[in-house]
Amino acid sequence: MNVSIIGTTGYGGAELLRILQHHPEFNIKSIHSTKEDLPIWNEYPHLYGIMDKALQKIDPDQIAEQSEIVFLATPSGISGKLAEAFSGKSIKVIDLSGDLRIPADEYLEWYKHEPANESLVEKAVYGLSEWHHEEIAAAELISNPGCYPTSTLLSLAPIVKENLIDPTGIIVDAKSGVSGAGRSLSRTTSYAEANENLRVYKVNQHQHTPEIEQQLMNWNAGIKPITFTTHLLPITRGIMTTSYVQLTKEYTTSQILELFQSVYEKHPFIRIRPENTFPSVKEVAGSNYCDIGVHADSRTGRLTVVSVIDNLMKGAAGQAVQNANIMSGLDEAAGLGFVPLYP
Ligand SMILES: NC(=O)C1=CN([C@@H]2O[C@H](COP(=O)(O)OP(=O)(O)OC[C@H]3O[C@@H](n4cnc5c(N)ncnc54)[C@H](OP(=O)(O)O)[C@@H]3O)[C@@H](O)[C@H]2O)C=CC1
Ligand SMILES: CC(=O)N[C@@H](CCC(=O)OP(=O)(O)O)C(=O)O
Repeated sequence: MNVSIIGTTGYGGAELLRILQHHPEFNIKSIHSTKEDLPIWNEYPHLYGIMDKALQKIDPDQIAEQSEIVFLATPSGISGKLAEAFSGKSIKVIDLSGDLRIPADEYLEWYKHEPANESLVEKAVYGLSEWHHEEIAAAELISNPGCYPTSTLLSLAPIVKENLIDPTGIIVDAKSGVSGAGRSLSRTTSYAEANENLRVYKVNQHQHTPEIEQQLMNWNAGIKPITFTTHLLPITRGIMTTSYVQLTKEYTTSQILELFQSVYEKHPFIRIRPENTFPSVKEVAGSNYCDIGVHADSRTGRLTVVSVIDNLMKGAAGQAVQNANIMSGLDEAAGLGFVPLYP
C-alpha cells in the first residue's frame, strides 16, 4: 500500500520515515517538502545509504493518484489548507497538527490564527487509537491527537469514564522534551537556554487545553475546565504527565490498578505498571508505548496518575501509523514493534 508524507523534513516527518521504512505493508511512495529535489539524506544525514528518495514538490493531484494515504506532518495553519486541497480526492489523510481537533471558535481563541474549514473539522475523526478504533477504521480524514493530550487522555480515561473522581478539580502537570517544539530554531529550545534548565510555559494558555477538555467531556459530561501546566525539559524526546484528581470514594491503589489493567488488557501499547512502580520517560523512548503508574493517597483522598510517552512516537508519528493500520484493516501494531531505546 503506497503512502506519502508532507512535511518530511520536520521531526514528525523524520519519525514517520523511521517507522515506515520497515513497515510490512506500507511503501513510502513519495516524500514532499517546500524544498524540492534534494535527497532526504541532505536534510537528515542519518538516513545516508538507507534512503535515497528525493524530496518532491507538494502536488495534491499527483499524490492522490499514486498513494492511498498521505500523512500531513506540517505546522498548524498549513495542515488545514493541505487537508482542504486533498478534500474530495481518493486518498485518506492523517493530519498530525492541531488544525482539525477543535471547533473554529475555540481554535481561534487558543491557536490565535485562522481556523481550518469548518466542514473538514466536523468530518475529521479524532484518532486516539485505543478509544476510537471503530470510527478510525471507517474514517477518510484523521485528526491525530496532540502529544500532551495523548498522554493525558490515555491516563485519565478509565477513571473519568467510570466516574471515580471529582469532575471539578483535575490538575495536569505536564513536561516535554525539546523535540516537541519541532525542528525550527527558537531561543527557548536552544541548547544554552534549555540545557540544565526547567521552564514553565503557556501557563493556562496552552492550545492543548481545549482538546483535552473536549475529549474528557465526551467521556463524562460533568467534567469541568482543567488546570493544565506545561514545562520544557532539557531532554530530546519524552513527555511525562502527572495528574492529580480527587477520588469520590475511598479506593486503594490496587483497586484503581485493577480497573486500568482490565480497561487496557487488550491494548498492546498501554503498559500499566505494578503497584508502587512508576514509569520514566526513557523507558518508552523510541517506542509507541504509553506507560502508566498510579497511586491513591489515603491521607488526602487524591489519586496521582503518571503517564509517559515518546512525543514523536505515541505522541505523533507512532500513533499516526497506528491509525493508518486501523484505517487499512491491518493489525494496529503492524510495523510498530520497537523496543524502547535504553539507556
Ligand atoms: N514534535 C512533536 O513532538 C509533535 C508534533 N506534532 C505536530 O506535528 C506537526 C509537525 O511537527 P514537527 O515535525 O515537530 O514540526 P517541524 O517544525 O519539525 O516540521 C514541520 C515541517 O513542516 C514543513 N512546512 C513548514 N511550512 C510549510 C508550508 N508552508 N507548506 C508545506 N510544508 C511546510 C517544513 O518542511 P519543509 O521545510 O521541508 O517544507 C517542516 O520541516 C505539527 O503540526 C506539530 O504540531 C504533534 C505531536 C507531537
Ligand atoms: C515542547 C513544545 O513546545 N511542545 C509544543 C507541542 C506543540 C504541538 O505539538 O502542536 P499542536 O498544537 O499542533 O499539537 C507546545 O507545547 O506547543
